Amino acid sequence: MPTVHVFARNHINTDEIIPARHLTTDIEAELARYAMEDYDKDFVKRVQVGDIIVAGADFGCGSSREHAVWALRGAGVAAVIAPNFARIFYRNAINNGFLALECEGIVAAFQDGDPAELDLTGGTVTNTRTGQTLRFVPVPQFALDVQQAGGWLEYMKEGAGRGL
Ligand SMILES: CC(C)[C@@](O)(CC(=O)O)C(=O)O
Repeated sequence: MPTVHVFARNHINTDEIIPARHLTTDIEAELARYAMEDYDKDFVKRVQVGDIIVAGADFGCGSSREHAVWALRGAGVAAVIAPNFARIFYRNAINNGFLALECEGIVAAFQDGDPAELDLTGGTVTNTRTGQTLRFVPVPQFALDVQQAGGWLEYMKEGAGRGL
């Protein structure tokens, strides 16, 4: 069951997610080593594959670097859930098949380290310690299709294969 890492502050920016000094590579496994470094340098020692980040509003603001998504995905993060996201980060997430889920009240519903259950089909996330279930903004079907394909390029290639 995924563990939730709570970064409660609003406006966590892409430089905190992946500092510019590490933009010397686009290899996810490399970037993963520095995920969230300038917000919580010990995050990478705790995160496990499939874990979830719960964050404050406007997550991913600042620069447009796609490396922010690559670093989180490379670190094994399955989804970020926040009241809302900076638009460029949100679209970078969709284009990379990474889940950025919008959910009001999410920060108050979780403590760091809580276990969670994410139901993408049902559109809910449950804190299995407290039993509280929240509904996130439905993910557009095309975004789910892109996520399933593994990213925008793969999605487009598949489409080409279907004569779209
Ligand atoms: C081009 C890139 C290195 C960028 O300057 C892009 C940007 O600032 O939007 C960044 O700092 O992420």
